[in-house]
Amino acid sequence: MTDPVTLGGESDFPHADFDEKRAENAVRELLIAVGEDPDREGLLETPARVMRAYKEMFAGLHQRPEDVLTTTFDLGHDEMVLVKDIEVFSTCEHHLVPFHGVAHVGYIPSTDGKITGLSKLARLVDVYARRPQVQERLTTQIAEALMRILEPRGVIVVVECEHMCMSMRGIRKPGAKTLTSAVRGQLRDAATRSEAMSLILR
Ligand SMILES: Nc1nc2c(ncn2[C@@H]2O[C@H](COP(=O)(O)OP(=O)(O)OP(=O)(O)O)[C@@H](O)[C@H]2O)c(=O)[nH]1
Ligand SMILES: [Zn+2]
Repeated sequence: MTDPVTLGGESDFPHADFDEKRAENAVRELLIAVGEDPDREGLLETPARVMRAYKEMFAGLHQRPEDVLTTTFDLGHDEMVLVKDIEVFSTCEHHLVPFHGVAHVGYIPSTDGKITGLSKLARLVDVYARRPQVQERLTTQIAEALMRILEPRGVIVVVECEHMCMSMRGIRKPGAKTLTSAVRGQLRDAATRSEAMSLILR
């Protein structure tokens, strides 16, 4: 088994296997706890459905970034590559409700021009989004994985999300957006960073 990699202060991989039966039982218990009857007709299939939904939403716990950043080419392209507006659906680890928005992922390839397929950047976002998360860690993990695997000269990751835990409950401020960024390598230089930010925010 691969050694766990610690990123953003949390173990990245591996995690225990998804336990379907346990998840179903837990949903059934939760329905009882909130005052529902899990044996009424409309709820009979709900524990199994919720189990499958959680399995999908947390599938990233069982994936490594290396599994998705598979295709790398040496194109000799050594200027910035930026994929904007990658849809993000993640789950707040504090309340287990969704947060949703977009990620912008850019990097300056290594001097020998090692790049990856554009879709792989979106797949990488999903590996980390499909876990119980906080937005800061999601942002950092994407940046660190790119640095480790592509060995680029620099990386910038900006994530903009609305957190349902702030919209539908608690402070109830729908529309508030949280922006987080992680910048590594040459993209920390003021001029390069501001060029990237102007491309991202326009
Ligand atoms: N930094 C950060 N905080 C988050 C994220 N998602 C949710 N939170 C916050 O986590 C905090 C948890 O605060 P607690 O006081 O422990 O929980 P709570 O009583 O439910 O807090 P309220 O949401 O203020 O009602 C809240 O302020 C949330 O807004 C995230 O991705 N990053
Ligand atoms: Zn939350």
